[in-house]
Amino acid sequence: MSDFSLSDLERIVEIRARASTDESWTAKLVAAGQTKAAKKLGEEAVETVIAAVSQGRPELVSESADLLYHLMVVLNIAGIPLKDVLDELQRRTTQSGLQEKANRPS
Ligand SMILES: N=c1c2ncn([C@@H]3O[C@H](COP(=O)(O)OP(=O)(O)OP(=O)(O)O)[C@@H](O)[C@H]3O)c2ncn1[C@@H]1O[C@H](COP(=O)(O)O)[C@@H](O)[C@H]1O
Repeated sequence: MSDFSLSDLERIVEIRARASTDESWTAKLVAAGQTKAAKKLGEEAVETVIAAVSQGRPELVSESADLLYHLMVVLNIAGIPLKDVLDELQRRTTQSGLQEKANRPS
């Protein structure tokens, strides 16, 4: 393991979004809509924070996986390809986060 990438997960989510809601959590979330999917993403974010501050490494790994999966579902529903997010991250590599913050309009 692991040459599995977020692109692989994006593809799985794309395919499973079209599956039957009886047999796929992805399809169920997509059918429920962005409000439900985003709420679920928020829950997973909170669970990840709890794992980071008060649980162990396996819990943080597991919650992080839940978080990334649910983010991919939310992006899928919004019609935003992972590439757009990676492009934005790449654009940010030209300056440090501290520099970017200092240059924000007040
Ligand atoms: N990575 C994931 C993944 N991570 C988490 N989950 C599901 O997310 C759901 C919510 O997780 P929780 O632990 O929060 O469950 P819960 O609190 O009981 O949820 P509630 O019903 O109470 O809201 C569970 O059903 C998990 O199984 C995932 N479901 C799917 N995937 C990936 O998507 C693929 C396709 O899955 P299906 O769409 O279900 O076929 C899978 O093979 C995986 O690769």
